[in-house]
Amino acid sequence: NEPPLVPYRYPIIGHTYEYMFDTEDFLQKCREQYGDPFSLYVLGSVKTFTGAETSHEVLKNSDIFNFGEAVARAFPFRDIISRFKDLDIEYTARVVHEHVSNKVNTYTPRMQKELLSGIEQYFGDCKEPKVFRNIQNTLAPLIAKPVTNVIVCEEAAQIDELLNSFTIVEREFDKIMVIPPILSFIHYSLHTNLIALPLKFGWNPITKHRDIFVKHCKPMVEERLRQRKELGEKYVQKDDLLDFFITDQLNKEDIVVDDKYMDELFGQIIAIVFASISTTTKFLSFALFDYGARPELWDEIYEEQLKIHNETNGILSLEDVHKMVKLDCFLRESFRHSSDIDREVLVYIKDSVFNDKFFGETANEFQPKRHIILHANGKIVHSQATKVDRSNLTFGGGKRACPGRFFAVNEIKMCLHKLILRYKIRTESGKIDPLKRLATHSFPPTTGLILENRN
Ligand code: HEM
Repeated sequence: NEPPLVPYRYPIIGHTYEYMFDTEDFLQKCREQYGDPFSLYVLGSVKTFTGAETSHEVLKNSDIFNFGEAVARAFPFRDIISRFKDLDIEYTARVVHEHVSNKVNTYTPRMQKELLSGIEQYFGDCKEPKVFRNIQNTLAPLIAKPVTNVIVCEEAAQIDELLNSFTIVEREFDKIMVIPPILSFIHYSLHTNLIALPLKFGWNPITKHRDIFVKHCKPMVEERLRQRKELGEKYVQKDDLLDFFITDQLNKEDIVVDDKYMDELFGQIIAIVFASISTTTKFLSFALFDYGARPELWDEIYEEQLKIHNETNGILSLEDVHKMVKLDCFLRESFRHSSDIDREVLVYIKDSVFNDKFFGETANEFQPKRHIILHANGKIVHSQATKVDRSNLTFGGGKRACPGRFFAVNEIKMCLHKLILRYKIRTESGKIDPLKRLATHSFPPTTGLILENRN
């Protein structure tokens, strides 16, 4: 019952070359000739690719096809974090689901305040058209502000050194990833063990970020514990993850704010930083490029934002964000167009999100309106950007689907809303700039994006 293995010419190398350097066309050809699923021999092992027909089976059975395990096979993520805390991803997912995404309503005013101050700080007035050549770098600290406000606390989001640390910490991984995966031709674990070797000797690429975290957050933890002691029963738990983690720990045992405790707190919070900041930044960058290159969408989307802005006097609630239906459809379409080609397990994502079966003949076009559905009884509904289904794999699927997606989409929409209201946004080239591909992964273009004040 094995899926067909696409024939290859050179032993050991197998399909590695075509897969790495001609990914998109090569996978499409294999899919057309060998159906769904098919297998390739890449970097020394047979990898199966599931398409539109079979991917949901993989996502549904997340116990067998575990995303975390797949990441761990390619990258010593757990070794890096476990120096501080043994990561329990199911616990982290539950915390994000219950104490971040489920409380977006409470967080929305704070997130909005942070976004507005970030837009002022990182984009400024733009009275004259201003070109941003690496939009991802500009957006990363802007996105980090509301995230830090929620996953640490409001005070932490005002500290530039901490924000900067959360913004760049993931880049430390580049130091490990420079080693080419040659040993994987023998066995994947040889490569993973090689790149994890320095960690075994005590080196850790994120130690200096732990020191920054402790420097700023230790006094905050101590102050919160002091307030609890002083107020006793009258202490009202604050709405942020710092207070949640403190309460959770106090329910088990007393807290001594020593190195061990601060290490554990850092490990817990940095895991959420890794899951949240670069992902959200990347997809907001894609959305801005998608918007800036399509003048035919500008008026409709701007008018929706202006109407909501006028109705709310500029102070958004979660309900107002839900009213941004055109923006939401635009975002869902942007997610579709910016999706990776596959991901380790290996779901051939593009086969699903561009499939005629779901999107008809216009599958390759950028059409936000496709997500608005008119039912026979006249009712109009729209497929939300947060909805995971067979045609939207941006947030994975099944019971391990991204628990932070409600928070992320809320943040992206509010940010787009504020940016579109304040600036005219267009690509410098005046065209649709192709997104960058590195093997099967997609990244926003690094070409220019022009912002110009509307007044
Ligand atoms: C646009 C932004 C984001 C994207 C595209 C994204 C995407 C993903 C994907 C593809 C997965 C794997 C799902 C699966 O296995 O099927 C995932 C897991 C996860 N994400 Fe997100 N994510 C985003 C934002 C966030 C944010 C803001 C948070 C936290 C505040 C977060 C927290 C997590 C956690 C904790 C997991 C692990 C879930 C588990 O293994 O059960 N993500 N995310």
